[in-house]
Amino acid sequence: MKLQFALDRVDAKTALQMVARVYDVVDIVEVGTPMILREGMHPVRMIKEKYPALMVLADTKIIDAGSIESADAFEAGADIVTVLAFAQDATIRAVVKTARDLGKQVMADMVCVEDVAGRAVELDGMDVDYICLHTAIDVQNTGKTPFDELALVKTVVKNAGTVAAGGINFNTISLAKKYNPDIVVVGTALTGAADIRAAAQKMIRTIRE
Ligand SMILES: O=C(CO)[C@H](O)[C@H](O)COP(=O)(O)O
Repeated sequence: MKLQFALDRVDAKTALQMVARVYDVVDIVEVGTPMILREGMHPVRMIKEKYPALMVLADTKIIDAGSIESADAFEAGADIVTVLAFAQDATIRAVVKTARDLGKQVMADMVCVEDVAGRAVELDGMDVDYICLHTAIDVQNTGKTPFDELALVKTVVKNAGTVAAGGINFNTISLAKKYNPDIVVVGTALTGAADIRAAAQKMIRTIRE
């Protein structure tokens, strides 16, 4: 299981300082949607230029203009982009084609999808690399976690990898271990830690021990 470190709530300068502390601990750094909306692709470009060997995910949450928006993120240095799973199939296919042409990857974000199993099968058939079960920030206070949906999706997908995201912290990381997605995404539990490096190392130990 890989650890994806999500940077949502900080500016690009702080993000770069945080990445400097953990680039050799985490597997993937995510430039989150709020940061992209504030600062565009600048943080993606900065992180990739400084750490070319580090996997960078741009959480673009594409809903339309699949080839244009994914190409922009890939050109800035993203290795993986996200597309919303409920986007039209034409958009999903355009993002996947752009990724294939450039040797990059696509993660479909299942936030707000109701027929989780059915859409996961369709996305698998459209050749996305990862399907992300995601509890939105705005509903994390209800106690919802992505793990039940993750367990369901794991029973129906054949090729795509699986990802769990949304409010995962030191109390719930053991569930990630139990349900074993290919990637677990952690943001606030790390960015809010007094010592980010020690927290990321503890998280890695927990998922790999
Ligand atoms: O995609 C996101 C929000 O849309 C976040 O990156 C994801 O929820 C992980 O962050 P956190 O652990 O803080 O919830």
